Amino acid sequence: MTVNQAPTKITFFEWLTPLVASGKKTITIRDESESHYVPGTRVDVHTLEKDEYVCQIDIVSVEKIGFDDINEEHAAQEFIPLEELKPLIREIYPNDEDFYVITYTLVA
Ligand SMILES: CC(=O)Nc1ccn([C@H]2C[C@H](O)[C@@H](CO)O2)c(=O)n1
Repeated sequence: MTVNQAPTKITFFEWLTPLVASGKKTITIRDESESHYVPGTRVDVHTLEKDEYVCQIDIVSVEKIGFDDINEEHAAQEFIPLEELKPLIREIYPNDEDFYVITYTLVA
């Protein structure tokens, strides 16, 4: 029997990691393949490009959302203007309609 373990690492684009490490960015929106984080678990943040350790975050919730339902509140939590966030998500995930809002808190 295979027992799935909660992921212990998440990567962010390097240019976004100062926002994560400062606590300004409190959500990330990912596709299904990156949605398997478990509320209550602690995760190491690394840069996507160089795999450098940045900080730790605690996963608060993982909630499914449609692309059309991404709104100003999400943009504020992402610390990215909505008019930049939605094209960015479309660029990263050109073929997806369903996403997951991963809410987290910075570990001090
Ligand atoms: C591998 C991969 O896709 N990595 C990602 C995906 C998304 N992000 C950021 C960009 C935005 O802040 C949100 C929206 O998806 O998440 C990322 O840093 N790394």
